[in-house]
Amino acid sequence: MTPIIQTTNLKKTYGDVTAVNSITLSVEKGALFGLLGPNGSGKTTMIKMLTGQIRQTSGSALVLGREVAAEPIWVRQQVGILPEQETPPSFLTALEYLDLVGSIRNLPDITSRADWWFDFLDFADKKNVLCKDLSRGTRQKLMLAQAFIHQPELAFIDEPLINFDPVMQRVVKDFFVEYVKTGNTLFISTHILSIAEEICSGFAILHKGNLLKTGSPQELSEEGISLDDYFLRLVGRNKDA
Ligand SMILES: Nc1ncnc2c1ncn2[C@@H]1O[C@H](COP(=O)(O)OP(=O)(O)OP(=O)(O)O)[C@@H](O)[C@H]1O
Repeated sequence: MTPIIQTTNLKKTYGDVTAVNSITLSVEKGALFGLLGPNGSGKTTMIKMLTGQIRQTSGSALVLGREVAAEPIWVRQQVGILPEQETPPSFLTALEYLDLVGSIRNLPDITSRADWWFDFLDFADKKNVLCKDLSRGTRQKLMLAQAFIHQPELAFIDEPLINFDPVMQRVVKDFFVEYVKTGNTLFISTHILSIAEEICSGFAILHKGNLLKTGSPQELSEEGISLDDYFLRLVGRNKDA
């Protein structure tokens, strides 16, 4: 099967810092893939390279069969992106923001798409509120809606659940699981190992820019190991020493 994401010796340095060190990784279509790693391990840098937001120092990244560095705009048009810690523009209402994203993405039926998301994530009462006056969780709902509003076949989601209450976390996790059932692919970066254990079909563990392991929660559970223990064994404090 052709991978939907394929990196080969992908590397990014910022001055003396090697944020991502020669990573070769492939993700199959239909995966709910978790990129795991402690703070500063290179997860966000990977997502930025895979979505054409920054250019790699060396190596290659193919997304949907195209070299991202050569066609960053094309890649960004196809995929959905939920960046870490970004907020919608303060001066637009929630609805205006989705309208804007809809017009950039050339979606004719943006009003009905936006209404679906307002209902689904239970924030229809906030659609005419300026983004600056939305709570952090509601801003996160809006960012999630913009990432999926064009129903991308591939979405990159950086720390998706961090601002959500337990009810909304359940709703979003269930949405992700359903989303990949129709052949779409999700690439999720998270610190929260229980999310990966519960919903991911495969994972990669990064540490200090290096790819330590790839695997699946199912394989671990067959070996009787929890992802939490496995992760701590690989990247725990003893390993740092
Ligand atoms: N623009 C930048 N300039 C310099 N160094 C950077 C820049 N962006 C990231 N780094 C460094 O690259 C490394 C990887 O950072 P990155 O944000 O990719 O990690 P992360 O795994 O997403 O971390 P976290 O889980 O804390 O968000 C870190 O050492 C970070 O300080």
